[in-house]
Amino acid sequence: MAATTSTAASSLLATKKNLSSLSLTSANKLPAFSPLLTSSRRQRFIVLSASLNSKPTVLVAEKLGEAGINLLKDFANVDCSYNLSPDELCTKISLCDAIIVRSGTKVSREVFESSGGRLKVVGRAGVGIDNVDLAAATEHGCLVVNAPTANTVAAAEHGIALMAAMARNVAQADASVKAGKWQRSKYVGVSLVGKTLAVMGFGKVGSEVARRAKGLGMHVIAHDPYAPADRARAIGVELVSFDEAIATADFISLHMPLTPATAKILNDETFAKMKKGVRIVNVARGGVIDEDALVRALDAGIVAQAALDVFTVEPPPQDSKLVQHERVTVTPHLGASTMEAQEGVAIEIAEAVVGALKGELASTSVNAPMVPAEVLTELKPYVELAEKLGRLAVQLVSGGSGVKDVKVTYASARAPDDLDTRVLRAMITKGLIEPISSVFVNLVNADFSAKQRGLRISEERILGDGSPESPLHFIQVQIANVESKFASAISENGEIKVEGRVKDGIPHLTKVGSFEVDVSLEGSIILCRQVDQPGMIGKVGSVLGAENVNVSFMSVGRIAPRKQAVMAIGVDEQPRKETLKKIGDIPAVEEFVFLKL
Ligand SMILES: NC(=O)c1ccc[n+]([C@@H]2O[C@H](COP(=O)([O-])OP(=O)(O)OC[C@H]3O[C@@H](n4cnc5c(N)ncnc54)[C@H](O)[C@@H]3O)[C@@H](O)[C@H]2O)c1
Ligand SMILES: O=C(O)[C@H](O)COP(=O)(O)O
Repeated sequence: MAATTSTAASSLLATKKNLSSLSLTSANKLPAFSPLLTSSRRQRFIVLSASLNSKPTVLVAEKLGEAGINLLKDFANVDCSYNLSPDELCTKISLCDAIIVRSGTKVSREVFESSGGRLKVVGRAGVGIDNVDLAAATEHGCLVVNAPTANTVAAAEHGIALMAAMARNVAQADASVKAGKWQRSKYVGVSLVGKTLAVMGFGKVGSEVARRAKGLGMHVIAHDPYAPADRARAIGVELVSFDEAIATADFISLHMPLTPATAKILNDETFAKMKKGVRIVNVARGGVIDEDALVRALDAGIVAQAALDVFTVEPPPQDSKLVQHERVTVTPHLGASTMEAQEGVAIEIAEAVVGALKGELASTSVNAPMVPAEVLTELKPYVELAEKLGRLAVQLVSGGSGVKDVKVTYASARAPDDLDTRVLRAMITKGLIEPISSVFVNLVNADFSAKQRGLRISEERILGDGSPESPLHFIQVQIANVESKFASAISENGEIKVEGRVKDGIPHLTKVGSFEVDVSLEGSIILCRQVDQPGMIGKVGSVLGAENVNVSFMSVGRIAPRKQAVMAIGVDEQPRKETLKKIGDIPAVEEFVFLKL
């Protein structure tokens, strides 16, 4: 067994250079959409500027900064039509090559269907693409690009503005004075200085909020299982567990993306663990709070006040108890709405849309092809395996010093120079980053995105068994210095370790920590550690069966008979929380985790 290489994540420039030699059809032209864009999305080929003989038309459907409009006008006919009804949008779209929106316009499947194949690019002037039907875009060969960085500071400033306004009852007092009242004693507020602020999600916006709150004299703690602890320490912020953060904070400010793991993360159970009189700020996404539970927590006096910029449904219903609550301050999703941020976003998105219309591969592409067709012929299942191992590994992380050092081992019987691992590394990066952030990773931005998050990916090639006919024997992903939601995933050396192979063209998970398993990486997976004893497969299987959850695969790996075993169960549907609890309640089950692929 011979170690051959060790490569740190290289620079964006280097990647671009490598890419052009590796794959692109002609300099900076988009290659065909690959079926691996994501495993669940089917797509057709994309042809951009090739089909555009005359000036393209860009529909700007929501107000965009002047500088962006001017940039667009240099290249395209620009139609600024705001507040279109869904029907008007569907009618207009057949005359447009690109559309630019913010969060207020639904770019639904009907929009793509109505475009008659002309629409080639959707530009989202901002981060979130919740309002764009991504699967439909991809199926229609339409590239979606966003502008992920220009509104970070604006969002952080709005978080601080809401926190201060809430603490001093600014909105309520303003309304009272305007109603002819002068209620000085009613609106006595609380001070920020000396209070503990818990920043939940220490990414781009969260870290800017933390920096500013420290300037206001607050004691800032943060919870983010994936953020490097040294980054937080560098600005004087301590990373703590979720429970510690919510139990000790006077103010809680939410800055995590909306993912299956963060949906309704503030709920009856978590509100009950908070300090009485806590104040909540949300400029992230409405869905991270169970809004009915927040009303209950306000009424019970657990939450003293809340300040919300975002809602599960936007705009929220007029009679929403939460919005109308006396101790709740609301704004209509204004986080990104400053002149400066909108100018920045406008330029960022205009450049991305023009680039995409010219056929350039954009670093902010949300659904860009990860893998060029020619590379796919051989690497397809390995590329899929690489992404899924990344997704699995990161979902196992529960804390520690953040996801920082990732080691990837490729076992191959081929000569070292006969296997290009750049695409595999990019796919692992995608798998590691996308489930925990609002960043979309593609082949162009993979190394850059890793670097931005402080993620160091080192690679090692070892000589694997098998024939050089197949490019890889196995891929192993290890995350160092972290704790795991599933302790059995920690290897003897103390890292989260998962390993996989391709069997009959299908990616399989073959090792979790020190346990050998064999489960195909499709749908979702339940990992379960139990005492090895007869009947366990049946017990877990019947809980899932009774809840109509279809099991696709089951595999048990054990150290020795009747000792501990790890069972990997592939499931087609996501089990309900109650179903998972029933598995946890089986006496021999020691720990389990549900992972979405
Ligand atoms: N209100 C607005 O107008 C506005 C403007 C910009 C961004 N946003 C929203 O703010 C949020 C943060 O944006 P960002 O640009 O900072 O994203 P980011 O990806 O830079 O940061 C998100 C952070 O959350 C962390 N995280 C993921 N899962 C977590 C979990 N379970 N618990 C704790 N932390 C977790 C990630 O590790 C990451 O560090 C997003 O939801 C984004 O859509 C809103
Ligand atoms: O996702 C975003 O960028 C923010 O939520 C801002 O959305 P907006 O552009 O609609 O203000």
